[in-house]
Amino acid sequence: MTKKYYELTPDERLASLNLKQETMTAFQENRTPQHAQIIENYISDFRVPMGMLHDIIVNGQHVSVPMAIEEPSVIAAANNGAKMINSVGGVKAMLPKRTAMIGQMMFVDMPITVLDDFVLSHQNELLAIAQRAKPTIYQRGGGLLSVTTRQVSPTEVSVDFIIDTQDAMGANIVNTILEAEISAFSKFETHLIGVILSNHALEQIVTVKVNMTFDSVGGHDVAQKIVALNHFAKNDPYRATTENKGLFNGIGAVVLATGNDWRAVEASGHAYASRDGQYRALASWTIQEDQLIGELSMPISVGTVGGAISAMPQAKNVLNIMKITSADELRTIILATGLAQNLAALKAIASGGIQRGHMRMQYRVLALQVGATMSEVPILVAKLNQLKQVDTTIASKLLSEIRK
Ligand SMILES: CC(C)(COP(=O)([O-])OP(=O)([O-])OC[C@H]1O[C@@H](n2cnc3c(N)ncnc32)[C@H](O)[C@@H]1OP(=O)([O-])[O-])[C@@H](O)C(=O)NCCC(=O)NCCSC(=O)C[C@@](C)(O)CC(=O)[O-]
Ligand SMILES: NC(=O)C1=CN([C@@H]2O[C@H](COP(=O)(O)OP(=O)(O)OC[C@H]3O[C@@H](n4cnc5c(N)ncnc54)[C@H](O)[C@@H]3O)[C@@H](O)[C@H]2O)C=CC1
Repeated sequence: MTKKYYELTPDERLASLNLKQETMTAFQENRTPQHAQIIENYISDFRVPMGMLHDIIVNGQHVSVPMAIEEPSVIAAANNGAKMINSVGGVKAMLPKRTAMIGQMMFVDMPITVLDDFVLSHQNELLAIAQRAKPTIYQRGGGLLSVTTRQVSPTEVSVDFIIDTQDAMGANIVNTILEAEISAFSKFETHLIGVILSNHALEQIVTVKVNMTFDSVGGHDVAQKIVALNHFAKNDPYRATTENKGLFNGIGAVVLATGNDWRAVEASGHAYASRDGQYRALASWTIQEDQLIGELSMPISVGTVGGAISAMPQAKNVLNIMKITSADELRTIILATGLAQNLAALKAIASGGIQRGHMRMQYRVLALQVGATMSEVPILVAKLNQLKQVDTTIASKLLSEIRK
């Protein structure tokens, strides 16, 4: 009997693609046995470069932060932003008393009052069901904290379950509890359309704050321009999208390096950026007296255990480098990296433009694009650095000259 595609081995899947032997070998050499167990139809790993934000001070602690990203200049910028931030003592990070995830039970064509009464009168039963569904999370100090109702539209109501998932990101924990809770709502069965966690993680909002001196960012004029740029991004969704993309350069790179779900973090961040109905900058830069104050608040849904984190050897190594002891600590470091990234980008735009620094870092990629070998890359980059105008034609021509 022929095997289904998902029953094939990674080599059998590759063989079915009629690849050149060298391509086949490249895929085969890029495998991690554990990774074949994490996703479906595995063929190989896709590697992303990882570099270091070598020092950022968060709540007085020096942290080294691995970042996984494909874009040149991001890690240089994170280090640049952190250098400025460290010069004034680093960021102060603040967490809610208890971070938690939200799970939704979604009802249609039912008055909220009926669900309200039901939830209020069945609190003990709902708590007991959660405890039976996921006893291990209770043993670790987490579990269902509260259940509330929320009118979504005239005909739709969400029953929200607030669940402390401790050091796990918690999507599976929440979904397991929610699915168990359905039994308690059986008399409303025909109105219940589904249960699922929400990535609008309003119970996981972290804040980082820094008080910069004007000198630390290159003077009063630069500080004023940073504030003006950020103000523009608070009002203009076009600019806000770009400024937030810059933040996510840093945030996404740490989330990825730690084996966390970057789609969840991005979705919650962008939803939070639109919380008053317009998409705005997530960070805020203001001048107060003789200081430039930077502040960034957003939900960070990550874990240090669970999901694929414990199964991915690299993610575990990254968490060890960071000496992370809890998901809350990881949240603060991710957000601090985002603020450093944002500061570096705004400073570059405010003082001479992004291309100067960004393109200098891009030259290494350009050298590879035009076919430079590893030993030719630094020679070609040094020559490109001396030019005002650079493109692939110029880089190719210079490479030919080097080879003469
Ligand atoms: C590129 C720099 C850092 C140059 O910065 P610079 O001031 O021209 O160079 P520098 O040599 O004076 O370096 C300053 C510091 O940057 C770091 N640094 C410097 N070079 C390196 C390197 N090779 N490797 C690692 N770190 C590096 C390092 O910390 C260094 O301090 P030092 O250690 O020398 O005392 C600066 O121009 C910068 O921060 N630019 C911002 C670049 C950026 O944001 N890139 C992301 C891509 S653009 C984007 O996607 C988003 C954006 C920008 O559109 C968002 C928005 O619009 O808001
Ligand atoms: N919409 C979304 O964001 C969705 C995301 N996911 C995925 O769910 C995964 C994350 O789910 P989780 O529930 O976090 O993982 P998980 O299903 O692996 O659960 C975490 C496990 O770790 C154990 N654990 C050990 N030490 C712990 C500690 N200190 N604190 C808390 N738990 C501890 C818990 O008992 C639990 O069994 C990710 O892979 C994510 O991509 C899944 C469905 C939807």
